[in-house]
Amino acid sequence: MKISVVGTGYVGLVTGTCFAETGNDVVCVDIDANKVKKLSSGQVTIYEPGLEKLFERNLKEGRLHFTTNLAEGIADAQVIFLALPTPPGEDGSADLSYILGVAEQLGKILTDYKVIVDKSTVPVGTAEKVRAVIAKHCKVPFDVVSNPEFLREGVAVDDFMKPDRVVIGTESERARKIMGDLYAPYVRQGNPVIYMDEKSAELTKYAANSFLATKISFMNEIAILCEKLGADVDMVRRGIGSDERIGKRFLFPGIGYGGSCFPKDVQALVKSSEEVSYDFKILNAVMDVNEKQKLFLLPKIEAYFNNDLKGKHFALWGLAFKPNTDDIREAPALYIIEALTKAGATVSVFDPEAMPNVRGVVGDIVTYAEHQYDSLENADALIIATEWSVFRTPDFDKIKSSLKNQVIFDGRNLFEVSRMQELGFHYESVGRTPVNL
Ligand SMILES: NC(=O)c1ccc[n+]([C@@H]2O[C@H](COP(=O)([O-])OP(=O)(O)OC[C@H]3O[C@@H](n4cnc5c(N)ncnc54)[C@H](O)[C@@H]3O)[C@@H](O)[C@H]2O)c1
Ligand SMILES: O=c1ccn([C@@H]2O[C@H](COP(=O)(O)OP(=O)(O)O[C@H]3O[C@H](CO)[C@@H](O)[C@H](O)[C@H]3O)[C@@H](O)[C@H]2O)c(=O)[nH]1
Repeated sequence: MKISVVGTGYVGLVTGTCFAETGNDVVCVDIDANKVKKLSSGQVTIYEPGLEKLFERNLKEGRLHFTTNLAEGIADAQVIFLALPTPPGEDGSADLSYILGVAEQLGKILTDYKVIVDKSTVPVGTAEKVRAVIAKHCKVPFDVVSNPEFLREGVAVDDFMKPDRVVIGTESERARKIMGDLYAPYVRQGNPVIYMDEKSAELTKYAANSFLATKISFMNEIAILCEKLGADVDMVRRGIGSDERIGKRFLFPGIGYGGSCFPKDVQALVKSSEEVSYDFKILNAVMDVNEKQKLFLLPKIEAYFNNDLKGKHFALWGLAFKPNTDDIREAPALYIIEALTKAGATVSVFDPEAMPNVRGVVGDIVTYAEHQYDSLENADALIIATEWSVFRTPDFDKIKSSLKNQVIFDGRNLFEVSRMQELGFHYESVGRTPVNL
């Protein structure tokens, strides 16, 4: 099938590449000329494990093309995916200007029937709006379908190629058949394509993200309680996770959820609720807990250093909002950097992939270490913000000899408390008994 993907970011590039992988002809359109130039010349613009191999193969086979020209990009496509940003607007609701802007352009250039697919995360009623905007100028038949994306960064290719489910929201038989054919190769593992009306599809995406965010904030509160009551959150997590009704996944406490999705999507669902005069109490609490959780380690750090961080120097491991991505949108590490530098401390950071992006945002207010161990030189303590695998079994002797004090604040519970005690570290983590030296 000939398809077009408008917006070539995390979702668009993975979507385009994975559709090409099953034999479709894909044209990706982006307004960022620099990005299009890099992609056309074979350079993958994001860090996403497994993507490069697929990208190179499909580019070479001539199934993947890039352009900045929308009319050219969609000319032959039967299906046009909109994988455009939907950032929070000033009031927290989803900003639809990117989607509706492209829809308006499409309305003026469609010359034959096409399926236009909302792949972006968009509030209930968006498909209706997109349809209305296109129809203003368009003289040919078209369908608008809601097909939310559930991939996770870091495992995006796997999530796309082997989805738990594919949600397709449409009441058009014609569009349903085309979408079903397109997704057939991806759902052969027995996972379902779930067809529904477009509003339910739109809400399914927000409900999924909000539910997962709720699980995380719930566990973060259980972790706080564990510390106050002397329980161990790892034990509680295992104890409840083995109940199939609860499930083992997404129960890891830490320094809050970040990324480009949970924070904005929970907020947008709360806004959508307000618009229909509903006060979504649980989600307000989820956001509130998460705001505080991002700086969960700060009071511990301050207390250890007698509330005086001025002149202190910290090593910070992990900047991306989670491992296996270079994405730093809403990354808890950025909040920690801000708080420490405001308090007069200096910070030396290390992340396997995200340092260029952090430099782009905070510049030289921190120093960037070439190696994880270089960041430790003369540091008063090590802080861990992201659970990259390389941090899981570090050389503790090297840590000890480089740090000024044997102190670790771990926002991702990477190490066994008993081991840290044996090794002689002052060790504070989330929801577990601290090792006090
Ligand atoms: N990142 C994820 O893991 C993820 C997963 C599922 C759903 N989503 C949703 O998918 C959507 C896209 O997210 P993303 O993370 O891929 O965003 P992104 O910012 O990485 O990519 C968006 C791309 O759109 C391009 N763009 C902007 N305006 C354009 C225009 N007028 N024409 C063509 N291209 C244009 C940008 O240059 C950019 O390359 C959002 O709604 C997001 O909530 C994201
Ligand atoms: O037990 C857990 C699991 C995750 N997190 C945090 O939650 C955030 C989000 O993690 P994850 O869901 O793995 O990453 P995303 O790539 O943001 O993916 C989410 O957001 C995407 C965009 O909407 C959806 O498509 C995915 O299904 C959804 O998992 C990160 O900060 C994690 O550190 C925890 O704190 N504890």
